[in-house]
Amino acid sequence: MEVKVVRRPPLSQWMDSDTIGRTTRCSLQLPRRSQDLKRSEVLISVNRWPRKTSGYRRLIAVETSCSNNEFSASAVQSGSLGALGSLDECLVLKSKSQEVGPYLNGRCIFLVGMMGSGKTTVGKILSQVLGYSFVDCDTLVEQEAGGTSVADIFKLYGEGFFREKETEMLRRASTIPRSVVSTGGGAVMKHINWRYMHKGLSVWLDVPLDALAKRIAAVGTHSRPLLHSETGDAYTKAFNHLSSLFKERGEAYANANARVSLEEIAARHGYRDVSFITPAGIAIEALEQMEHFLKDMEGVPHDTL
Ligand SMILES: Nc1ncnc2c1ncn2[C@@H]1O[C@H](COP(=O)(O)OP(=O)(O)O)[C@@H](O)[C@H]1O
Ligand SMILES: O=C(O)C1=C[C@@H](OP(=O)(O)O)[C@@H](O)[C@H](O)C1
Repeated sequence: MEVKVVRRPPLSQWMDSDTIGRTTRCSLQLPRRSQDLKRSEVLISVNRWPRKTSGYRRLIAVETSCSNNEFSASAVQSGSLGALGSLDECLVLKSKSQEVGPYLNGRCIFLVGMMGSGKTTVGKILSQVLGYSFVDCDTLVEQEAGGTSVADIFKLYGEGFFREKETEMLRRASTIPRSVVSTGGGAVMKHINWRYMHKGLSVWLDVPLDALAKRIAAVGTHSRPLLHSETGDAYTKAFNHLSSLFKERGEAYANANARVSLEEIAARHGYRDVSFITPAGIAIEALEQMEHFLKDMEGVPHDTL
């Protein structure tokens, strides 16, 4: 679960860094008013989305997890473009979330979708703009298993055990109001899981398989045991396995209350492919789709607000 920001260290000058797996360890030179800190060791996991937006700006999002004697914080920060995306996206996110908030009325939001579809990334943005807590179902399972990783749970106890724990964690998450839950890609396959997810609102992040395979190939398959066993290069093995999983799961994802289709967003904006769509842009579309669903449910015409 995301830790609340206690104090956000101002990102100033990078001193040095080295990379351990997906985590980069860096030192930062903090500004004068933090003189007592001088050089602070900060653990940074860097998610780079070098997106060329329409204006050919590059967006680099940096997720920081910091701790030393002075502060302990976890936050999503983006280089020069603000915490959540470009300034335009921030403004739209803010106004959209204010519009949808009353309709959501504290409902828990469950993000569903294939591995790598962005449930965690987009979920964190949504939780931030809505002022909800962020819950990662895989992380809950890992905590329940005493800190054992999902990959090790599969290896040591088998997928059946993981699925049981996943159901229990979804039940638990469904009792947390005002939360955005990132579910595991396979959570849609059990009927009972939908009973819990239908207590709130579910949103399917529908991302084309080739984009998913590219994202997963970029970070490696080690943390996603269902993709790890195939032979071949990282992209091909991810693509092949995702394709067969999607054949089994496609219909189940469509049970979600709202759908965010990256292909449709790309077509609407005239993008050549979906890699031009930022996580903030996806979060905006998720808010819009949720709003449509909730207004339909309450019989509110879409054009009155
Ligand atoms: N819109 C996006 N464009 C490019 N990469 C993305 C986007 N959203 C997420 N990613 C990257 O894809 C990978 C999987 O995202 P993640 O949020 O962990 O997916 P999930 O939780 O659905 O498995 C991460 O490396 C993340 O940085
Ligand atoms: O698709 C799946 O069956 C799985 C997806 C993973 O979560 P993400 O979708 O967050 O990668 C994780 O729950 C587990 O490896 C199984």
